Amino acid sequence: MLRVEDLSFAHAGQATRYRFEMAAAPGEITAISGASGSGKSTLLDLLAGFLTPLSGRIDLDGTDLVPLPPESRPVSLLLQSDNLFDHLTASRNVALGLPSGAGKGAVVQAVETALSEVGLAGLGQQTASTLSGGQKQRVALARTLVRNRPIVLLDEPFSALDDKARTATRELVKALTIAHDWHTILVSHHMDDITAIASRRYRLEAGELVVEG
Ligand SMILES: Nc1ncnc2c1ncn2[C@@H]1O[C@H](COP(=O)(O)OP(=O)(O)OP(=O)(O)O)[C@@H](O)[C@H]1O
Repeated sequence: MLRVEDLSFAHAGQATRYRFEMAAAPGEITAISGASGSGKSTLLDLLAGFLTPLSGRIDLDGTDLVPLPPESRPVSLLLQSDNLFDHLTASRNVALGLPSGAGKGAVVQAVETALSEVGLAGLGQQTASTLSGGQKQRVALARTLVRNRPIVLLDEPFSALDDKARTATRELVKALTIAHDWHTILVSHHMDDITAIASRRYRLEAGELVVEG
């Protein structure tokens, strides 16, 4: 279980003092909504370790993540777009999620398995720049799979996709979350995405997370 406990933060020169309390269970998608500027990215940056809180804990199964630098946190982050290196193949982009010491055979196997799981078997040699928006997000999800970190932060991951790709990608996120016990935190402006796949919902308002369901 991921528990954010009394996590406080203020941007330099800003009056708002954030105080975050939330819980996210493994195998579930926890949605965060809120108006533009309410602090959704600030929360994700605190979870990823890009910002340091004034006080509080980010507790994953009894371990406080706050002292850990970003690279040591059990976290993957996927954005609306620009998650890939466009000049590299899909396979190379996925392989970037693996530790640098992994042997070549193990890398090839892990990458193929992950691409197959996201529905892109056979597309590994395609250059990322030639993939559709939906395919790019699938490659980024395959990289998240091989990284194998239990907390997955998604910042508007479906917003750049057309309706068909959007529905398919969000169903894939739900399936991967269940299959791999991810604690998935989904930041979205779109209530239809949230209603379709989230188990818990919070709204960010006046610096605090309000439980919505
Ligand atoms: N580095 C910073 N220094 C000072 N203020 C900042 C900084 N980053 C963000 N802010 C301010 O903090 C507030 C919250 O910003 P944040 O980006 O977290 O909101 P958001 O809910 O993610 O917005 P959006 O939905 O538009 O992406 C805003 O008022 C923003 O201007």
